[in-house]
Amino acid sequence: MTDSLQPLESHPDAARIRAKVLREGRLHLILDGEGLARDERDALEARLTEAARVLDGVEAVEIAISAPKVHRKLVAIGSGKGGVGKSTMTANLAAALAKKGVKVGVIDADIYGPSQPTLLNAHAKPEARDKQLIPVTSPSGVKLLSVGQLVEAGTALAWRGPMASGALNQLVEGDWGDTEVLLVDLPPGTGDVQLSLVQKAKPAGALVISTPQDLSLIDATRAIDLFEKVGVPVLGLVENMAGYRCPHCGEESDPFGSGGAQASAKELGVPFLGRLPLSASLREASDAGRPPASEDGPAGDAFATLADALMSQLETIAR
Ligand SMILES: Nc1ncnc2c1ncn2[C@@H]1O[C@H](COP(=O)(O)OP(=O)(O)OP(=O)(O)O)[C@@H](O)[C@H]1O
Repeated sequence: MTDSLQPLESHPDAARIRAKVLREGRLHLILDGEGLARDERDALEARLTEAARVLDGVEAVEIAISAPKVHRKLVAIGSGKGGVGKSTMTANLAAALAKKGVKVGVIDADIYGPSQPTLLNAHAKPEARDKQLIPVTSPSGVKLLSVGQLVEAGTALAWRGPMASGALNQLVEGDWGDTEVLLVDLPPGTGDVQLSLVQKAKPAGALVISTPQDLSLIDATRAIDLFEKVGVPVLGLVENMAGYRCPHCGEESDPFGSGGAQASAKELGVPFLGRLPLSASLREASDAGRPPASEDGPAGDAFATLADALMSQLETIAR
């Protein structure tokens, strides 16, 4: 009887067929949907239904697709203070991971200033299927869902905790398909909104961004406290705007001091993951939606190193 099913063995999707049972004219196919996004699963189902329904003895086709959860890791990116470059870091780290072939997404939960659609040049409004949002893919290959895509500019600002966490749920529960690493760009600060967002997102770990300044570091310490309070391991501290190289004379200077974040990380017992200098070209390219991390060059190299450090920290906590 199973001989009539022989043609399925040479079908291009044969590797996805886990089981096939033909009983009283009804063919039951169990397919492996691992790593497929919803539209890809739908297309797989359509292709095999079409191929199966013309087989001898098959009057009806029933398909079940198993989609074991991808082992996706959420990484919250926070800062105690606004304007330290958290969003710029998030976009560039994501672009660096994508360049390395990691399937990466960004959730922009920064209700005070959702800037990821601009930084990643992914402005389209996400479509929804069965109430599930479909992330927008950026030119650098990063999938994005942003609070900024859901509301008019500026309106999210007045949200209270429950509304913010409702929106975050929609973003986290989007159709992330085979995304392996999801970076969550949190609003700056360490108040109730941030606390409830972190509790809702349940990240595997957190990154804290700071400048070398004392004030920023005091705030970074608060951010580390916040993550520790809710049991989220701090994967590391990243120092942004560390050192400035004059594009005219080449002289190096430290407008915000130097080495502060590294020293603080040591004091606080969290890993120091690296530093990025203050750079006009980094700002210009990032703000124009062309994250330099996706290109070759000094900024690209610096972000690649940072992305490696993040991945190895993620592996360490998984052990
Ligand atoms: N290393 C850097 N060199 C130069 N400019 C930078 C650097 N990092 C960030 N910037 C610039 O600083 C500004 C603030 O950065 P960004 O919006 O990423 O900070 P943020 O911490 O996310 O701020 P917010 O509090 O608004 O969320 C942006 O114009 C950005 O381009």
